[in-house]
Amino acid sequence: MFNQLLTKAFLHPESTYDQRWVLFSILSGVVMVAAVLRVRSKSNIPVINKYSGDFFLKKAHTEYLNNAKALIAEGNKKFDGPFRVLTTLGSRVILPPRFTDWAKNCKDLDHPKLVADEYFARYPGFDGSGMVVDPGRMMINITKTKLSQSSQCNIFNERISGILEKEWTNTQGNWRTVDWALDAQRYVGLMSAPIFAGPELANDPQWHELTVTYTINLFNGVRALRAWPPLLRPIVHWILPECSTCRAQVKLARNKLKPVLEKRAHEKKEELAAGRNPTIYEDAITWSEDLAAGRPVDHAAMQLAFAISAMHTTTELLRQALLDICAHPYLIQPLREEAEAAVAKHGWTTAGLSQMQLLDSVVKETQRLKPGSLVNLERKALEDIVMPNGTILPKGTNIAMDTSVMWDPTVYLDPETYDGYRFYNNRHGGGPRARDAQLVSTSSDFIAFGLGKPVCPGRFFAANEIKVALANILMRYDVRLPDGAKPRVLHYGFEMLSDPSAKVEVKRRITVK
Ligand code: HEM
Repeated sequence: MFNQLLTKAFLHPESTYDQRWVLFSILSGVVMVAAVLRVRSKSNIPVINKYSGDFFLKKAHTEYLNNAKALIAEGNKKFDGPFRVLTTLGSRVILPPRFTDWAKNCKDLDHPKLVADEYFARYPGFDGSGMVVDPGRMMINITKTKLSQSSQCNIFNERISGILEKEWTNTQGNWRTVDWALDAQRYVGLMSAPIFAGPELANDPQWHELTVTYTINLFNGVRALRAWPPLLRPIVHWILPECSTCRAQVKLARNKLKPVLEKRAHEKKEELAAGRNPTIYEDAITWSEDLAAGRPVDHAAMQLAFAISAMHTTTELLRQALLDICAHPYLIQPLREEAEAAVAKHGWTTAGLSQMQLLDSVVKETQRLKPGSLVNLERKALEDIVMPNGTILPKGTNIAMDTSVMWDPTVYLDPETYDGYRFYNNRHGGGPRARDAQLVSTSSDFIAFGLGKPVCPGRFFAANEIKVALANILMRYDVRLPDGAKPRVLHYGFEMLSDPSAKVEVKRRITVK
């Protein structure tokens, strides 16, 4: 009967939008209660934010959004094992850090399956996520094999130096305030654009806007869709404005890419006809075509996959790293000298960047204290799994690892204190910590880039991009925080966000090499 009502409401031409919403609300209420009851009876893993009378999880969600860090700490203290947090993106079983190595090696815990299911990778508009988890792994393969080339460091340098000269000033003068939170986001987009989308779109403002806003829109879409019971999602996504925005962005991506693909195909035909070698483009469009070897490629989904993987994550780390440097000004001169020496010897290459070891340490220390999320290694149980302590993770359970190991005093000395030299000293200390002291190193004590099979393949690219941007800034400008400014890290659920209103003051240096 519900089905009939639903179909009628949608297909009847006289049904108004409001009527449909009323019907949906009633139906969803019923299904939501059923879903809540199901979650509660599904397993015996204790829930940390369960409150009596909180039938619609309002308090649970408020606590999650405002106090996730405290909830995790409480869960670790209260239960000697996994516990469940009810989040606005569904329920997550949080595993304490001592299970990290076990989770890394457990074959029945799967990352792509979680992304596909929980982030709606199969829905139209969410095509970017769909491409990341595509079993063909084309996007992952391109990231692994084509990104992080030495020549790309030079592209980063040309882009960022040009932008800074134009936007932050190329002449000496007084200190000026720049909107760093906004600039960092734009600069990451502009630095990556030639490598992902090629020269035709690299300076297109609409393309740029699309790639930097798609991730946020996608998450808004996920959040909006999550608020609806699973049974209704395949229908309701067509009318949710947040999902419509994602579909519109995918359409825009297709429209923007179409003339580029046509132009390149035409160009190639003409060059071959004239007996010349076709122009070789070094970007993700070409690499996708090469890898596909004649099979069709969804270029829009591919570009949006890069956007969701690379933009927000890299921006967040770059943003916070400069704020941390400004908050610890004693680092500026040694960082500058290190960068100048490395560039003088090796130019803007991977060899040059590998010489910037203090910078590497500084960025890693930022990431230790502010990883993107309080939890990581998100996985779905493909089967019923028995954990080493005997806890059963029923098939379909979504788990994530608590990242608090990164500020555990038994692992990191004086863990709450920012120490820009921490990983530099580890690297040169010769002890067991030297092995995982680099920004791109991962271990069970440092899981900001994940761990195991789905460990982030883009971390080398991100590290290069961030180091080129910071080295350029420090070589060209004096930087400081505005008087009295203390940018805060914002917590929103599991997310840890760099202060979105942060400003920095910059002044052009006398000597720029
Ligand atoms: C500071 C920047 C970045 C951070 C913090 C970051 C973080 C992560 C994390 C935590 C994961 C999940 C790993 C796991 O669950 O074990 C991941 C996966 C992934 N990242 Fe990154 N990432 C960053 C930049 C990038 C960039 C620039 C790219 C591509 C250009 C990229 C591409 C990917 C891909 C394709 C995956 C999925 C891998 C798979 O499923 O096998 N990431 N990243």
